[in-house]
Amino acid sequence: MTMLTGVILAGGQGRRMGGQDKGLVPLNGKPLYQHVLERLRPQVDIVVINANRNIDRYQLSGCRVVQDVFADYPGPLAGIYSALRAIEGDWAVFSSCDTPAIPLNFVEQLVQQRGDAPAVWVRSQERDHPTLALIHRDVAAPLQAYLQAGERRLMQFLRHQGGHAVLLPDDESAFHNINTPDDLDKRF
Ligand SMILES: Nc1nc2c(ncn2[C@@H]2O[C@H](COP(=O)(O)OP(=O)(O)OP(=O)(O)O)[C@@H](O)[C@H]2O)c(=O)[nH]1
Repeated sequence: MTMLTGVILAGGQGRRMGGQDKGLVPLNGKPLYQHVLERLRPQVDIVVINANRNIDRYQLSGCRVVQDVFADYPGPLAGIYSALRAIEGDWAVFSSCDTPAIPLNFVEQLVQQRGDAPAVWVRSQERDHPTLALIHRDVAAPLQAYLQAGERRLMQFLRHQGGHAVLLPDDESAFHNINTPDDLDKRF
């Protein structure tokens, strides 16, 4: 595999978080995205952050920040598309900004179990996590058509491209994600 880019998806609206920029919400004294950055960085060659506001704050991390090319927040696929267009190597591995305990070996697992698929994502404890995914840049072209047709379903799209899930060992807490202010108190 050539250069592997890690992409942190932080471009959502954070409606369940009262409209806050979820990646910047503090958890144990650090913005959520930074938890993800610290776990993703050792697993990839370079990290890019996909964000649509507070760009200067994300840039403080030293990472390049890529904004969506769509203005209407169509969902995570928009961030995936925008990042795939911007990466230098052939492959990107994605993580939401709201999963602060992602495993330190999930990228290795995705790479090893990819076979010849152009996209793979994490499944653990019978739950799919399609925003934790390894995707080839050539997927950007069909993704553009899919989004322009008004489609939004991430896993359906990845399956249609020949993608499949990769089983990771059961570790429920590793994939907890934070959606509401209550999640910040309860889970970590
Ligand atoms: N670039 C981009 N990322 C998005 C978009 N919508 C969601 N995401 C990202 O996709 C991941 C999962 O999305 P959600 O949990 O629904 O995040 P969200 O949209 O911020 O939160 P809600 O508005 O409460 O659903 C998060 O990492 C979001 O940042 C979008 O329109 N553009």
